[in-house]
Amino acid sequence: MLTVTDVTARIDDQVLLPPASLEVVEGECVAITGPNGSGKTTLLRIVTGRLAPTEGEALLDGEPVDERSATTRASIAALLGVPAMYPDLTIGDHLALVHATWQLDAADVDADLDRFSIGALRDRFVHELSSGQQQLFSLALTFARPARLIVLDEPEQRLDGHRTGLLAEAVVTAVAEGQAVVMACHDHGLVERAARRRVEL
Ligand SMILES: Nc1ncnc2c1ncn2[C@@H]1O[C@H](COP(=O)(O)OP(=O)(O)OP(=O)(O)O)[C@@H](O)[C@H]1O
Repeated sequence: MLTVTDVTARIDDQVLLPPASLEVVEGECVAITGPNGSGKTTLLRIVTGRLAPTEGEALLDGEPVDERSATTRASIAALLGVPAMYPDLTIGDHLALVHATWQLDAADVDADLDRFSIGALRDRFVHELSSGQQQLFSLALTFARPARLIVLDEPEQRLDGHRTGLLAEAVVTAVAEGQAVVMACHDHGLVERAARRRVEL
């Protein structure tokens, strides 16, 4: 599905990402690990087509990834940084918007929130959530939409042990249903539990 070959990223003389390669197929989770500043986010930006590699190539089903391509956007659900949110929509409204966009059953909004244990917060605005609850909401938005490949940048950030377990369950379920997951991760427990392979930068 995803084939990344010898990609690099540079700005002038600054190396953001030394050569990296990655292969991911349906039904597996690959963890990207490495110290702060090693290039994990940069690699994920290339994988999602948000950043063109300086060298090398990132292909999805043989075609270059490109965030402006409808095919890339339909195939990849990504959580990189904080997604754009609307101050006057509740978190349930946000999920309803995602469901309308992808023509999903609106009745499943509760299930999407419950998966990350935030169903009781459905009528809150985003600014009424704690930072960990905002992360759970961002994860709920990402997992709600259909995708063949889910890309997550440090999805465990700001989560306690129990909620990290919910995240691991969501990844394991996605993989069991045939989706592919690539996640940059500093949590060894999450990597052990959810990833089949690890690529160290
Ligand atoms: N816009 C930029 N201009 C110059 N250098 C950048 C830019 N963005 C990132 N970098 C550098 O590129 C390198 C890789 O950054 P990146 O965010 O990909 O690392 P990371 O592995 O995700 O780190 P962390 O674990 O801290 O999130 C770092 O040395 C960073 O300082």
